[in-house]
Amino acid sequence: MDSVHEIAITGQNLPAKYIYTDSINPSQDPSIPLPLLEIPVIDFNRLATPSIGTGEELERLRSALSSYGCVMVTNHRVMVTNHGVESSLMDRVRLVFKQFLALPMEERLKCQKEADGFEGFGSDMMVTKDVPVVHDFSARLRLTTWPEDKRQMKYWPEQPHDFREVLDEYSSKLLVLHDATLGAMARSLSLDDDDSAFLNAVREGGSISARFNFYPPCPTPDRALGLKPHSDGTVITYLLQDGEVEGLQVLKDEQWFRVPIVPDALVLHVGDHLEIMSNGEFKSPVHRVVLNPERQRMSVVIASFPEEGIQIEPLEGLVSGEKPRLYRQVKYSVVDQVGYYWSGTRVTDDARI
Ligand SMILES: O=C(O)CCC(=O)C(=O)O
Ligand SMILES: [Fe+2]
Repeated sequence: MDSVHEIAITGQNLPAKYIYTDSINPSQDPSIPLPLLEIPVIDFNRLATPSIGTGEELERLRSALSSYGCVMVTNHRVMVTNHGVESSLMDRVRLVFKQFLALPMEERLKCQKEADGFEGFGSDMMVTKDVPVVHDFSARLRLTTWPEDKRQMKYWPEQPHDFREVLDEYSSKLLVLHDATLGAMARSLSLDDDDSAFLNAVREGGSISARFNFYPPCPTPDRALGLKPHSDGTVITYLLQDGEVEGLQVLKDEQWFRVPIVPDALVLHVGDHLEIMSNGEFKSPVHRVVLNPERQRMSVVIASFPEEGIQIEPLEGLVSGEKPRLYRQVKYSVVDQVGYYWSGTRVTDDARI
């Protein structure tokens, strides 16, 4: 049984496990809305087409990822380079998830996650069962999309009838964009001779998965969170936001900022493992999701992960006399990542020299 969804449907009071005893914005006046983040926009066409000023756009990318850790990739620019993720496809992705959420409980339960598993629909696995932590008021449908032979089709919804087809199309478009982005990121750090420096970490034994996040309306939004503050334990994360309901916030210079809704843009986050591989040149942003008292919200994430058990460390080309190595080698492990999340810590802190 998915308890978050049940609570939302029956409208019962929020159980104590979701409630923060202090307001989630203790140092801020809740009547004053947080400022909007002026998130840098990257022209993907320029990044991918050397003849039209790649250098300048690469520098914009580098500088945005080192100060913000996130950028927006706008749709129409992406389309020009045939990495096309059309707005109509983004709308279909949002729609099939909304339709999935509206299905009768028995139908949704067909994709239910097992208690100690990763894939499927439900609340995330907890590793530290004995430690009292506040739970997230959200549920997720998590599905591996790449490599295709790792897909666990039993968790892929059969309803709505086009769910699988839409996710297949969206994830293959995002795979192209993902690879192109990692190549551009390597070039922006002058790793010219090896465009695939970052990509290798994912392509050799790594994986890509989709997370469909669902946040029900919450009667006490100042006492609960959709997702607690975290940085992503990924290589990179692409986020398709709800087209109407805001909720994502990013921490910058110790202040929370709201991420604006730009319906046809994707938000790209640097993941912790990319921060380590880039020797801290790119920063993995801390973010959280706040809830809305009246409206539900959803988001769809496509994220890439290193191979289980692989050692992650700064790329050789990024360590020098002027730029000493900032992180030791760390072994990538899914279970460790879940542990970091629940304990509110980060692999980057553990790895820091
Ligand atoms: O829902 C969102 O906007 C953010 C989701 C997120 O941070 C995540 O899935 O890691
Ligand atoms: Fe995240």
